[in-house]
Amino acid sequence: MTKKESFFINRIKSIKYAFKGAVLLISTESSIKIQIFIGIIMTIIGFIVGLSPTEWILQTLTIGLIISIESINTAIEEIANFIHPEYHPKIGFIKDLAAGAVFIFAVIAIIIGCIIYIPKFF
Ligand SMILES: Nc1ncnc2c1ncn2[C@@H]1O[C@H](COP(=O)(O)OP(=O)(O)OP(=O)(O)O)[C@@H](O)[C@H]1O
Repeated sequence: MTKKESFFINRIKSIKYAFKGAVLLISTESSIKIQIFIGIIMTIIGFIVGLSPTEWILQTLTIGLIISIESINTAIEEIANFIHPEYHPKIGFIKDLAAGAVFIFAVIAIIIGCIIYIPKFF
């Protein structure tokens, strides 16, 4: 196999593993299921109120980022549980930091939602 061929095969394998990860997240993680459900509801509301292209971009980006950050948080929790299943203040600190990252973007998402939707309803 040439170097170029193995590069492409490795890239295809990476996409396959990433897809498997996305399926695992959606099928096993309740927090991800909730985020996806909220994303679908917001998309339906977006069609009802008639978002502009810019508003669609912002909303889609926000939904995607929330799900991605939540997924990374889940991965960090899994690593923490694997390397130290017992109680440890440092593990608690690491998990709190990861949860904090989700919280920060959740607040931003609510602000973006208010900026988009408040003028449409009031
Ligand atoms: N092994 C541990 N040692 C110390 N504190 C922990 C430990 N596991 C969890 N905690 C504390 O409990 C909090 C919740 O942890 P947990 O792993 O249950 O996350 P969660 O947000 O409930 O998970 P999920 O996203 O799956 O609902 C952590 O943020 C941390 O403060």
